Parts: sequence; structure tokens; C-alpha cells
Amino acid sequence: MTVLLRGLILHTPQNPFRTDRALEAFSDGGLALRDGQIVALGSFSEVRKQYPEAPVQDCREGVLLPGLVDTHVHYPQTRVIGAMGYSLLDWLEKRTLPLEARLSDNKLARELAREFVGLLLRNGTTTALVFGSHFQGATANLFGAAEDVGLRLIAGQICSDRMLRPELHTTPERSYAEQKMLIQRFHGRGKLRYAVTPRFALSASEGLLEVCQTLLQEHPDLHFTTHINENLEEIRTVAELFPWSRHYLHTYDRFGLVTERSVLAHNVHPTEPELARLAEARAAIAHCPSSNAFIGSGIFPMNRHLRHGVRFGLGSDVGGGTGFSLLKEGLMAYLAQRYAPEGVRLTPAHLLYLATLAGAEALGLGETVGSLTPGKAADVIWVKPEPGSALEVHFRHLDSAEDLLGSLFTLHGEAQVHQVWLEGRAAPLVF
Ligand SMILES: Nc1nc2[nH]cnc2c(=O)[nH]1
Ligand SMILES: [Zn+2]
Repeated sequence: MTVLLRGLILHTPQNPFRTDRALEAFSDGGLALRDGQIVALGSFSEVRKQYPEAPVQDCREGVLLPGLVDTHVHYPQTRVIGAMGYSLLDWLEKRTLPLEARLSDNKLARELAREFVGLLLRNGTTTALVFGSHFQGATANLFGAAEDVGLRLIAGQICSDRMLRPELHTTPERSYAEQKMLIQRFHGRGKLRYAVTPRFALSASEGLLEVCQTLLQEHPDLHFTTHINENLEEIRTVAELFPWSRHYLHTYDRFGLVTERSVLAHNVHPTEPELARLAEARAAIAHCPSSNAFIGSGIFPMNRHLRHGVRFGLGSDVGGGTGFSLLKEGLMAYLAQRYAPEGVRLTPAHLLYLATLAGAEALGLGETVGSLTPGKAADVIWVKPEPGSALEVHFRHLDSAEDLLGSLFTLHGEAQVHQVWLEGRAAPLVF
């Protein structure tokens, strides 16, 4: 059955870093959904003519957007959000890893998994690349929870075999066996995909990175994700642990882990050769602006990434980040670039692109999601201003789509994700 959504529709089917006309807006727009796909987009009157019999859902209060894409978020860390006053390595040791160690308890893991996928959806995230758990059972729970609600999920069991805490350490042999089972069970099942996920080079021996390489060789369509160049002390430690490495990226590249299926989180302090190599390999960066500020990692050198042609999308990086909202990450990216000495002048179209299509492309899903182009999956969100809020005033009085988008990102805290469609089906937002 075809359904029509009517309302203000905004998306960025093109890259605003390359063209001035990337933002497409339909002030009284129509979006036709059928069999999980978008089948038409245009002015409401045009789309209505194509589907005169279809039922219409009136979404004229607020705005319809593509589902948001989070390229970096940690499933076990919802309850870590807000731990102030740390930098990366002491934040991990004192606040994050103790909680992650508790996910050996499957009951807790199941509860956190349900809570986590619910929070993604409530914030309008319909596709996510997720750091799983160090435990096989907990990671299986994450896949199960995503499947239950229909979230498009790429995730994997984290592997580490040093420098964290003993409960979180595996061995190369054990990690291989556990990951193999998860890959067989979940990779390619519905909307689930598997990502090989060493936590970071600091906590992975060469033997473990070799296991990651073997898994990617045995299953060339797997994804790969990890952290890189987030914090200066981390970078110094990695250089000591891999004395042969030319730079941080080399510790992954040596094992064949830097490809166009790789997403590396942060990259706040890259060298020029690393940027050149990332561009050459077509690997993508997950830019996590609120986390970079909150844990005090630094300001993302966006201009250098652009100059080299390195791809990047947005990541909430919960719980180093300040919450699940990618609208907020858009604003944080904007603010950080305003502070940076050679910051990029971002527009509302850039922010929407970074929160949607750029992320989809970083995950290799640019043909499937990230914009409302007909033929893509019907992953759509309806965002409304809170009654009585400043954002509502803006929605009533602004007439340029671009200004409205700017106010949506700026006043994101007054926006409510009212409804989410996953492949055309309305998802429940209360769990
Ligand atoms: N932000 C962040 N960086 C990391 N590096 C290694 N683990 C983590 C993590 O959990 N969060
Ligand atoms: Zn992270």
C-alpha cells in the first residue's frame, strides 16, 4: 500500500562541500512510501496527482527529514554520559571501563541494549555504526534489540587484549572464534551488518590486529571500525607500543585495516601523511564534535580533511559525547569550526548533510539511505518544535528553508522527534 506524507520536506541529496545548491526543500511537499521504499518526492500537488487514492498523513506542523545516521556511538555507555572533568585515558579507566566490564551479565546487557536502541530512535537516528561490547553475549543482545525495532545497525564485538582491565581482555584465538560465530549469526541478516572492532591500537596487540585482518580477508564485505588520533597522550603511547609505526594510522594500515569499508573515530590530531593515506584508501572518519569538546580532546581539523578529500560523517560518541542527538552534533560541529583559527564556515545545509547523507556514504550506504531520493529506503523522521518554544516561534515566522534549518540545529533542544518511519513503518518511540 502507498502512503503519502505531507509537510515541509528538507534533505541534501548532494554534497554542499561541492555544490551551492545541495539543500532541496519542498515547503508543501509530498513523500510517497510503498513497500519500505520512497517512491515519489515533490510538491504535494504533484505527488498527489501520481497517487490520487493513497491515504495522506498530515505532517505540516514541523519538518520531515531523512532518518539521521550516527557513525560512532557506544552501546554500553548510555549511563556514562555526563562524567565531567576527565580526559580520555582516565575517563576510560575510572568511568567507562568499570561499567563495560559489567556487561558480562547478560540480563544487564539486554536491558542496556533495549534502552540504547530506544534512545537512538527517540533522537531520530535510524542508521548507526555502533561499538558493541567486549562480551559476545552482550553484543548478540545489541543485534537482537536492533532487529526487534527494525533499526539499521552495523556493529561488532569489541576486541582488546592489553592495557584495559583483565575482565575485558581476550586472546587472538578466542576473539577469532567468538567473532566468527557472531558474523555467521548476524551479518547480512535483515538490516544487520557486522563490523570488526578493535577498541584502539593502544589496547590491541599485533596478534589481535592480525585476527582482524584475517576476518576481513575471510569476509570481504565486513565493515571495520576503531578509534584514532583522539588524544595526545593516547597517540604517544601508541607510538611507544608500535615502535616500527610511521604514525597512528600505520598501526592499522600494516594489517590491511584501512579501506573504504573502514570508519575511524575522531582523528583530531592527524599528520599530513595520515590524511593523504586516508584519502587514498577512501576510508572515512567519524567526526564526534561534542565528545571532542567534552573529553577535551581538541578541535577537529575539518579544513585539512576537506583539503585532502577525506570523507567524514557525524558521530554522537555516547558516552564521551553529550547525548544521542545528531542535531546537537551538527550544532557542536558548527560552533567548534567557529572557534577554530582556520575553521570551516558551515551552513545549515552542511549540518544536515553531515547528519544524514555524509554518514550514510561513510558507512557504504549512500545508495540506500541518507536522503529522500526515490528508490531509497523509507527511513524518515518527523521533527516538531515543542509547543511554546522559541523554535516554534521560528517555525511560525521564518520563510526561508535554510534559515529554518539553521534554527532547528541551533534550538535542537526544543525539537521533538514526533515520529520515525523505518522502511515505511512507524516505529514505537516508547520502550
Ligand atoms: N571517545 C572514546 N574514545 C575511546 N578510545 C578507546 N575507547 C574509547 C571510548 O570508549 N570512547
Ligand atoms: Zn568512541
